[in-house]
Amino acid sequence: MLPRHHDPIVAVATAPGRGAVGIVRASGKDLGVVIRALCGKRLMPRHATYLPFLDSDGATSIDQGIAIHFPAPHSYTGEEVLELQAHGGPVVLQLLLARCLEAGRGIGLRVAEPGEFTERAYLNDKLDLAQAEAVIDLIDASTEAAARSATRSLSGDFSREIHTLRDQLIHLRMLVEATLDFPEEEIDFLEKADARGQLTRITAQLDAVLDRARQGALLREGIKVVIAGQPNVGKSSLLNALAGAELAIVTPIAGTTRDKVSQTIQIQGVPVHVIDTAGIRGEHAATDEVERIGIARTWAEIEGADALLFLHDLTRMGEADYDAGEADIVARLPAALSSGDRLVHVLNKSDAAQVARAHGIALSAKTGAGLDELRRKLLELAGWHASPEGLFIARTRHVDALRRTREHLALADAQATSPDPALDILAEELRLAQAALGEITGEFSADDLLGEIFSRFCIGK
Ligand SMILES: Nc1nc2c(c(=O)[nH]1)N(C=O)[C@@H](CNc1ccc(C(=O)N[C@@H](CCC(=O)O)C(=O)O)cc1)CN2
Ligand SMILES: Nc1nc2c(ncn2[C@@H]2O[C@H](COP(=O)(O)OP(=O)(O)OP(=O)(O)O)[C@@H](O)[C@H]2O)c(=O)[nH]1
Ligand SMILES: [Mg+2]
Repeated sequence: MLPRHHDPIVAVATAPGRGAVGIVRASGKDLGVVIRALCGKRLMPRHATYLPFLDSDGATSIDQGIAIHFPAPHSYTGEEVLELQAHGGPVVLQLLLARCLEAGRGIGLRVAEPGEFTERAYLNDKLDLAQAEAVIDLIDASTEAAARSATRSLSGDFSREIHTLRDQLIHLRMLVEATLDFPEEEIDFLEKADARGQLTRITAQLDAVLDRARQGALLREGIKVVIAGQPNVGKSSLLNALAGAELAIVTPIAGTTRDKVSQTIQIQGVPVHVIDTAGIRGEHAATDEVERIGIARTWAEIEGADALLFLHDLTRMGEADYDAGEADIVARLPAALSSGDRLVHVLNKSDAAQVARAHGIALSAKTGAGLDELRRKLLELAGWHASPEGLFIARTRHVDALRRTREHLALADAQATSPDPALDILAEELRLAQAALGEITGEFSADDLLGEIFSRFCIGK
């Protein structure tokens, strides 16, 4: 452990601002001095005691509240923990925090960094890395489905699946390593133990976990969808229709939207970050400076989109000007978009025109007709095929680790199925597969990764 992991720490654990109740929480060794100073007496372990929180003079109280002492190791962090549950005013909480720091000067008490309580829980084996990540994912969850799957990951569902895979891998590795030690029997031994069968079963299970992790990562991260097209085709109207609120200004004037307007909506619990952009028209047509900058931003948004909704106006198709404008946009679309399946043609204003063109989704931002089909299309494009029940939250980091595990298993399988298998390579690939898997729960993790993960937490968590 790094030296800083030995300092006792303290922070306000509740959200900034005013609230009914606010908590100051300390964790570390030798909190007795802080308890005596603020509570004036010893506290019964893990019992809520109502008492005055004492100021430096030992007589006046800062507040009256509930104190709880969790002796190590039975606490959130696994260290000794003191909780002061006070009235939830920012000033009273700052006074309590300052008083704790003063009383704890002798033991080196300092203010906690973001995520440091949870980092300690991880370092003291109260949570593994995937569970610690689920803590912040639960706090950050923006949809019910995301919150429920974060709770599932926090309670260890995801980690258990990873451990099951790991245990099977270890079993297989032992078999292969043992065979390496008795080269004369090698092929025979592997065959008897059905090493290949084991490898196939592990791979199939890994694929299932990988699929669920991808869905979980989608629930956490969502997708970025950009609405773009010529001016006046109804982009802002579509954003408003999807969001169910008048977010962006809609007028019959071409060039109404100057800057992007973003809103996160949810479709079946999947967060969808929708971005409405300034209408694109050719260099010659965009006369003013503001509009030109707006259009440049539109193109920048298109570059980073998971999906592009290219919006067309059914009432204007066939007009020479309009068709020329469409051709301009098509010519400038990034190749990756126009060739892939991330581009969706949306034909708007179906309420006011005949729908002639077949390819694309016809809808009316005005009446809402066709919106459900668009929502379905977006989920399909995102790769969403699960129902949120039974999912666990996951991150890109987890999906990457599972993918690398998968690659090593494939390389191991290539040896296992070869007529002349190189057992040392087989053994090495299995070792690498286990190491990649171990990154998820933090069995094999570098310090900089931990710093990166915990620094994203809020203070006091
Ligand atoms: N007041 C308060 N509420 C809170 C927290 C907290 O720290 N304080 N939590 C913080 O995020 C969450 C709860 N997490 C906790 C996790 C473990 C333990 C704990 O005491 N664990 C002991 C005993 C377990 C047991 O009795 O089964 C242990 O692990 O040994 C407490 C809270 C949510 N609510
Ligand atoms: N009939 C009909 N009119 C629509 C529909 N959607 C939008 N409109 C109208 O089309 C006009 C332009 O709508 P906006 O949503 O502002 O279009 P935009 O693409 O955001 O325009 P810019 O921001 O200028 O690029 C408005 O008068 C809308 O009322 C639709 O589905 N049907
Ligand atoms: Mg607009």
